[in-house]
Formats: sequence, C-alpha cells, structure tokens
Amino acid sequence: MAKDKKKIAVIGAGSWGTALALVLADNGHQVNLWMRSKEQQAEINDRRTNHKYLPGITLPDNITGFHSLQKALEGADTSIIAVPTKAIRETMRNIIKIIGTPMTFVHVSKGIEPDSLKRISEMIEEEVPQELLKAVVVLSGPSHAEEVSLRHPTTVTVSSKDMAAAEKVQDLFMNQHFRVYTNPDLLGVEIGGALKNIIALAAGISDGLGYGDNAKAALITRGLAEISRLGTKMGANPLTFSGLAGIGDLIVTCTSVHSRNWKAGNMLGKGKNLDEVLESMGMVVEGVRTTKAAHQLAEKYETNMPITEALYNVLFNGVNPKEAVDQLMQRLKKNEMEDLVDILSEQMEQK
Ligand SMILES: NC(=O)C1=CN([C@@H]2O[C@H](COP(=O)(O)OP(=O)(O)OC[C@H]3O[C@@H](n4cnc5c(N)ncnc54)[C@H](OP(=O)(O)O)[C@@H]3O)[C@@H](O)[C@H]2O)C=CC1
Ligand SMILES: O=C(CO)COP(=O)(O)O
Repeated sequence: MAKDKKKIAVIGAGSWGTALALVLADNGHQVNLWMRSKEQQAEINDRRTNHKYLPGITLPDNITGFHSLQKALEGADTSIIAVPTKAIRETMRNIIKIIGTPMTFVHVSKGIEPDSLKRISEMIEEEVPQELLKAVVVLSGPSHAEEVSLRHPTTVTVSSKDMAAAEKVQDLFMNQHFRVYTNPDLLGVEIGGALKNIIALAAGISDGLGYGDNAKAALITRGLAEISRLGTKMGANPLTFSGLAGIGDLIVTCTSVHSRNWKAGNMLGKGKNLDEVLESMGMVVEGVRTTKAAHQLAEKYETNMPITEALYNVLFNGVNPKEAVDQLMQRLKKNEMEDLVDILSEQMEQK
C-alpha cells in the first residue's frame, strides 16, 4: 500500500456498507468488510460478488470479507459503521470488546433511537469509552448504494464535533465520482438524514394511492418544512436543511425507485399491511422506527409535524392511508411560513 493508503474496516456488508467499501477500494485503501454470515464472506472472497445486496457488481481484490470482527478490525484505526440504527449499540459493544486503541468511527446510518431519542453519534458516544474514541463522524446525503456502486456522480456531506476528523474522512472517500463536502452542523446533518425517511415512506404511500406529482411535491416541500421546524428547535442550523442532508436526501429518497422507504410506502399505499411489507423487503426500512422516534420528538419539542403524525397513525394506529391524506388536506388554513419564522425569531431572541 502507498503511504497515504490505509487499512479501513467497514462493519456491515449490506448495500450501503458494500457500496462505500467500493469507494474506499477505488481510492486504493485496503478494505476489511465485516459481515455476520460465513456464506456471504465466502461469496465475497471467492466469487467477488454480494448478490443479495448489490447484484451485478464485481468487488475488487482490495476488499476482503471477514466473518471475524477481530480480524476485520486488526490494523485499522478507522471503522465505517454501516448497520441499521437498531443494531448500532450491539455492534459498538462488540467492537469495544476487541479494540485496545482509540478509533475514529464513521457512521453512515440514518435513524433515531425511539424512547431515548438519541442520534447515532450520541449512541456511539454512550457505548464507546473515551479512551477508545478518537472521533465520531457522520457521512450522509443523497446517495443510493446502487448508483454509488456504478460510479454515478454522487455528493454527500460529513460532519463531526471534531471537524479535523471530518476532513480526514472527506479525504478518504473523495474521488472523481464521489464528492464529499463538510458541514459543521452535526445535529442538523443527522436529523436531516434520519427524518427524510419518514417523508419518503409518505411519498411512496402517495404514489401507491395513485396520486401524482403535485402530491409528491407537496410532501417534499411540507416535509422539509416540518423537518426544519423540529431540527431548528433542537438546535440545528436551519440552512443545513437546504443542503445535501436536507432537501438533497429528501429529493433522492422520495423520487427514486431504489429507495427502500419509498418502496415500502408504495406497498402500503397499494393496500399491503406493515408486517407483509417489512417481510417482503429483505432490507432495512429505517423510516418505520424513525417515525416512532420523530413522533416522540415532536411531542418533546412541542413541534407541529402533521405528515409525521399522519404516517404514525397509518403505521401504528391502523388508520387507512387514504383517510390519513384526507385528514392532512382538511386541516385549518395557515400561513406557509408561520411556524419556522416563529422558531427563528425565538432563536434570535435567545442569542
Ligand atoms: N442502501 C443505501 O443506499 C443507503 C443506506 N443508508 C443507511 O445505511 C444503513 C444500512 O443500510 P443498508 O446497507 O441499506 O441496509 P441493508 O438492509 O442493505 O443491510 C443491512 C446490513 O446490516 C447487517 N445487520 C443487520 N442487523 C444487524 C445486527 N444486529 N448486527 C450486525 N449486523 C446487522 C445486515 O446483515 P445480514 O445480511 O446478516 O442481515 C446487513 O449487512 C441504514 O441506516 C440506511 O438508512 C444510507 C445511505 C444510503
Ligand atoms: O438514504 C438513502 C439515500 O440517500 C437510502 O434511502 P432508502 O433507505 O430509502 O433506500
């Protein structure tokens, strides 16, 4: 390996972990890709494919599959954590049993933990003792694994409390096809990435019900308004929501056939029930759990989030999707900007 090339562990060989392993491998790094399944490890090392998660893609020789977490982490000082939000704590607990020196953890997952209402960087900080924690960095933005693995132009953003660490991660991933920005607003980047999945589910439902582009544009725009309202109340920079982790990710997830959240919503709109939908997906649909968390956050921060509320009722209270849309449309008239203007004025007063 050349001097600036590193050994990097990617923990989780689903679609996103594998696509990011490819970006790092394209940049000349040695990638240790960890997975739970021995069969998947054999497939990756012997056939150079990951058929379940990224069909049709050939993996280069500088990606090695590992079933042993210990071996995957050996010699790496940076780990990319690419497991679903619900597996973050368990994964971090397993990692800290093994590593003896501090690591940088780059999380690429998009969710919020229900009940604790923690963001992923907060969960990682809670699980990893300080002496083993170099930095936590988030990588987020409009980026479907299927397109990244085809080297189609993609832009993402990285953020951290330690922006020097975020800049190092920017350098690790940045290449001709994968452009990485930085944004110091860690909270905003994580909230934008997590909450767009709720709106993507709603956009899928709308398409499944047979509604058109007007309805989808409304969901994206008013979805962004409620994400910005909550995020700003929580302390995010409102401008983050006009960036890659905000409107960027909303556009890609609400309009793409690749989106797992959109697909799940689409099936719900066509009349399938939640259990049937999740069973048939075979991949993580983060928006379902995040809807629960966002519903709790809306209560905690006394924020009006009508789309989240409507989706919560469809997912967990048996409300029919068509009825939920009717209720959204029949709400009292209001000024498009009023809530956000109030929140921003409150913020200015506090400063
Ligand atoms: N796919 C994408 O385009 C993008 C995804 N993301 C985010 O990345 C995260 C991962 O998503 P994605 O790769 O799509 O998900 P997938 O469903 O494709 O893969 C999930 C991966 O996590 C593993 N996993 C699941 N549960 C556990 C567990 N308890 N312990 C250890 N490993 C586990 C799975 O292993 P196994 O195969 O053994 O079940 C699999 O390797 C999500 O938060 C998603 O929102 C972000 C940007 C883009
Ligand atoms: O976050 C993503 C793209 O940026 C992936 O979204 P889905 O999980 O809906 O596929």
